[in-house]
Amino acid sequence: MGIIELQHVKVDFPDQKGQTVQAVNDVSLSIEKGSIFGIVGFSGAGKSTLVRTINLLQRPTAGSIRVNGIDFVKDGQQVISGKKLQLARRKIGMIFQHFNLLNEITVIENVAFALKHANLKDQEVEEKCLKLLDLVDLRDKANFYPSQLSGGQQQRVAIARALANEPDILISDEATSALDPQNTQQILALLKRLKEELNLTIVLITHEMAAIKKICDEVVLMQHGEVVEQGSLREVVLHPQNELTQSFVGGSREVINTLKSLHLDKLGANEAIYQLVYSMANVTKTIIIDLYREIGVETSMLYGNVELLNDEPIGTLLVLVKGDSTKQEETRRFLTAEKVAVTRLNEKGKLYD
Ligand SMILES: Nc1ncnc2c1ncn2[C@@H]1O[C@H](COP(=O)(O)OP(=O)(O)OP(=O)(O)O)[C@@H](O)[C@H]1O
Repeated sequence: MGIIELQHVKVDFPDQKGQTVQAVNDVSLSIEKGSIFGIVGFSGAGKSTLVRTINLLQRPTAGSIRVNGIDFVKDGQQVISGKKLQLARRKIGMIFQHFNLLNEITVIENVAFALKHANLKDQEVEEKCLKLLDLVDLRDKANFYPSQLSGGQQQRVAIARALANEPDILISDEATSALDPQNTQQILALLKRLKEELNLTIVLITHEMAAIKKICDEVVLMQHGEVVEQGSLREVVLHPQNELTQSFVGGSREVINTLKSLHLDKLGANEAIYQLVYSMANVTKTIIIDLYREIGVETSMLYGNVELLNDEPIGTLLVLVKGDSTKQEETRRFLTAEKVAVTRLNEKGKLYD
C-alpha cells in the first residue's frame, strides 16, 4: 500500500454560468513511500486541484483519500476529525512557484514560523532552524531578508520551512517554474538529495517534462482532469502510449519533428524507418555496424540523441533500414533481443500500420 492512496477522486467546481467544471475526474493513484512521483500536464489539467486533495486543502466531491495509513476521506465524506487533520497536515510539507515567504522577517524567522505550534524553547527553535538552513546550504543567509536572496535561494528557504515539522511527504507545486535553468537544476538536485537523506516522499507537479526526467521515479500525465498515462519514468518515456505523452516526451517529439523536416519521399517496398530507444548501459554493441554484419542490412542514421533519465543515459536513434520483409523482420528481432525498444514509423513520423 502506498503512503498516499487516492481512489476515484473527483473535484467539481461550479463555473460562472452555473455549470460544473470537472477539475479532477475519477483519478486513482498509489504513491510509494520514498519515491519521487511526478504529475505533468498542461495548464488547467487539474494537477494543483488533485494534489490539494492530498492534505484536504481541497475537499473532493467524491472518492477516497488515505495518507500515511490514515483515512482522510471515504466515498466523498471526511472521516478524520479537524484536530487530527491539523496534525496530519504538519507531516505534509508544501512548496510553491512563488515561494510564499514573509518579506518583512528574516530567513531564519521564516523557517521558525513553521514551528510556532511545536512547543519548543527559543534556543531549540534557533538550533533546529540553523540545522534546516544547513540542509539547504543557506546557513550563512540566516539573517538576510528574502528580498536580498535570489529566486533559487528563496525557494531553498521555502524548502527549509516546509521541512521544519519533519514531514514524510513534500508536495512541490511548480516549485521551479519561476526559476532560471541553473536554479531549476539546483532545486531539483536538492529535492533528490533530500528525498534520499530524509526518506521523503515527493509529489512533484510540473508542466516541464525536463524536470520529471531529471528526478522522478514514477510519472502520471493529466489532461482535462484525468490521468491519461501512468507508469515508471522509463516506461512512460521509452514507450509512451498516448499521443499527448509523445508530444511531451522530448526524444520522440524530436524524432517526429526531424522526420517532418526531412520531407522524405514515400518509402520504397524494401525500406523501413525505426525509432530505436535504449539504455546505454544495456546496449554494448555498435548497433548499426552489427546490423550490417549480422543481418546484412544497410542502415542510415537520420537522427541521434542521448539524454539522462533520472541519471541513466538513454539513447534515441532514428534509422532507415534497407532490406526485404524477411530482413526487416530479422532486424526487429535482433534489436529487440538487444533490449532496444523498436517503433516502426512512416515517413511522416506517424506509427506505421
Ligand atoms: N476554485 C476554483 N473554482 C472554479 N474552478 C476552478 C477552481 N480551481 C481550479 N478550477 C478549474 O479547474 C481546472 C483545473 O485547474 P488546476 O489549477 O487544478 O489545473 P493545473 O493543471 O494545476 O493548472 P495550472 O498549472 O495552470 O495551475 C481549471 O479548469 C480551473 O479553471
